[in-house]
Amino acid sequence: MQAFEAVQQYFNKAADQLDMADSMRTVLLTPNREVRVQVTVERDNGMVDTFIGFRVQHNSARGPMKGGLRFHHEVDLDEVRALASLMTWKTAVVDIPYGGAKGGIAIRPREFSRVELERVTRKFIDAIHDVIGPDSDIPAPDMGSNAEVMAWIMNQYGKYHGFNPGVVTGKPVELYGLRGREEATGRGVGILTLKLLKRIGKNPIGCTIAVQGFGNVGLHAAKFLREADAKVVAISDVSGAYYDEAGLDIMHAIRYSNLHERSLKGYEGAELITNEELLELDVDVLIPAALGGVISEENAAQVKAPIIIEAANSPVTPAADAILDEKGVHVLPDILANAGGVTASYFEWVQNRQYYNWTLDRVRGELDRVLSQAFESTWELASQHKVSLRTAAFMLGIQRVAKAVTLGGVT
Ligand SMILES: NC(=O)c1ccc[n+]([C@@H]2O[C@H](COP(=O)([O-])OP(=O)(O)OC[C@H]3O[C@@H](n4cnc5c(N)ncnc54)[C@H](O)[C@@H]3O)[C@@H](O)[C@H]2O)c1
Repeated sequence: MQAFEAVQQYFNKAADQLDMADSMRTVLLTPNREVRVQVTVERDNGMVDTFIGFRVQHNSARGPMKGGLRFHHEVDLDEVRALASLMTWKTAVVDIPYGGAKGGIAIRPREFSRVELERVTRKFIDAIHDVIGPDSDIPAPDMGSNAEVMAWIMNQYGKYHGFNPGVVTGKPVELYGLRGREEATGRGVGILTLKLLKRIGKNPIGCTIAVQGFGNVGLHAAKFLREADAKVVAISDVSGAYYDEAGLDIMHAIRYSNLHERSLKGYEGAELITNEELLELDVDVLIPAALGGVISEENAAQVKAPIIIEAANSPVTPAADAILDEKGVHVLPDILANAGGVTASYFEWVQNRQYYNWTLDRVRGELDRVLSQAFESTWELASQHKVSLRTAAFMLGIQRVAKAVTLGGVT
């Protein structure tokens, strides 16, 4: 199934619950603008290469559009379009004053030097600078891009429009970035996991947890939950999964990963299992925090965890979602589970507009407040309508966007 089609399916399920008119569904599903540009640069060896860059601005009814910029060879318009719409619902679920956007360049970033990537980034901004801006569309890091890329964007945008750090978020802390941005998505995953456990009457202390992916999101989620006295029994990365029934020493694993170029390869503190086996472990909470589509109709029936927290984007396919729903598994959907990242980005943008740096404590406190509110509203809707947390989160998001469209007027 195409990515946009999958999101549309979730959207329609929620819209049915809300009894939403077809005309409003069309308004909400139609992206405001889709930009496709040529990005031609000179390589270090003097050859010329051409790439395609995309920016999809999905909906601006609730504010400037916000979303990552992905550098990945499989980037295509359908995927960017789906991710842009997810950003619209995600920002609405956590009730921050943004709409959704997403961008990408179809490129294999690891095959390029730092200088070449800088050229690619600047060339892309040359092509789209007129349609982005702190009040219209604010990019952020995503797969394959990072804080340095954001610094180049800020600089290149400034050449056309003057200095304005709020044009992009996820910048280095030394250059108008936010303290705590790096941990925010994983920390948010942890905060929301505790909320969900509490709601279903389960004590987080000693609760068993498996986390797939030990990057920015998985690492911080595992760390936060370990600090909350949960028992993280499995972690993984592209090199494999590492399991210890008695609970892993997460700080030890983090130190190991930091000393080995952010890889767990060769980690000896645990039994080596496969990433597929990790997904089927008999644990209380499963947190897929690496790739999309890892829980599909092929393995959904074998998943034993009664709680799944979608830390990655779309780790559960729609077909698997139906199977899990049938089994009574609580799936906390990506548009809520990983919204800590965009929430912290919003704090960065506010900080940039105020020219006033927030403390880490303030960032953490506000993150907790925003995510807790979003969780409680979603839980309430799910209970009221007797629907899954995913449908409830979509209902909450699309309802808020529809309201803004109606209040603002469509013509
Ligand atoms: N970073 C954020 O703020 C943020 C926000 C929202 C959503 N997400 C989503 O969360 C996911 C993880 O993001 P991240 O920032 O942690 O990425 P990252 O690149 O920092 O880490 C990815 C991790 O996944 C592992 N991985 C890669 N391929 C794998 C495979 N085949 N099997 C198992 N593990 C594999 C990598 O080894 C690494 O440990 C992505 O889906 C991303 O889109 C991230």
